[in-house]
Amino acid sequence: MEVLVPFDAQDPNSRLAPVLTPEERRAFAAEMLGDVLDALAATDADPTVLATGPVECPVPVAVDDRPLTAAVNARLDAAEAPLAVVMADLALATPVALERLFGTVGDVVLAPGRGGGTNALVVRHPEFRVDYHGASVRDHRETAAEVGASTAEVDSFRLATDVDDPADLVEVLLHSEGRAARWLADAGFELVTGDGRVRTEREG
Ligand SMILES: Nc1nc2c(ncn2[C@@H]2O[C@H](COP(=O)(O)OP(=O)(O)OP(=O)(O)O)[C@@H](O)[C@H]2O)c(=O)[nH]1
Ligand SMILES: C[C@H](OP(=O)(O)O)C(=O)O
Repeated sequence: MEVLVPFDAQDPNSRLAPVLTPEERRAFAAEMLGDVLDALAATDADPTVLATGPVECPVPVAVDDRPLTAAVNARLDAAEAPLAVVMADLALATPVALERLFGTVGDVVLAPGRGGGTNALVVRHPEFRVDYHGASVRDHRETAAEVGASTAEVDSFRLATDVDDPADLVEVLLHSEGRAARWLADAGFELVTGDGRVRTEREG
């Protein structure tokens, strides 16, 4: 399956600004992209990184500096169905979780993100277009209904966990041994347990 992996190469993960410098955010985002591409490489997917600027990676890169929704919809306009979109901040993605997404029957298959986003989807209907940000999973359900597309949803912790806020770094350190997790450990992030939720602290 053809898979687009959108990637903000310029100013990724701005919500991590409280804990990472701009340069660190770019480096960490590149490691998460590496985790997603590693997982995709172990599936039948044919990935293209859809980036806002040049990126060094082992798969083809399409550069489009339009905002996320416009850039993805331009590819949907041009593509033959099916086309999947898998976000580059899914540091916990595994081949098994992705194969389950790709193998789920439906004109539009949604992998909701915690907090309302659409972390991954498969589009098999010619009229469906994306509209990211806000509660996009709700918007995508509605759009699918409007164009008469059947929908299915994939209930997956690994695909639902995107890395947006500093608290999400806990999930990466707890549930991954991949590139992003190693980058965080090398940068001095560690898990702190005690009363209340597990959190991270950075040494130094
Ligand atoms: N091609 C492209 N990808 C984008 C763009 N904005 C975000 N992305 C990517 O889309 C995915 C989901 O984006 P968000 O969750 O909004 O992440 P983000 O923009 O990096 O993070 P914030 O700045 O904290 O909102 C990530 O893989 C981003 O790298 C864009 O304008 N163009
Ligand atoms: C792009 C956006 O991601 P979020 O900001 O919800 O992580 C969405 O999935 O609509």
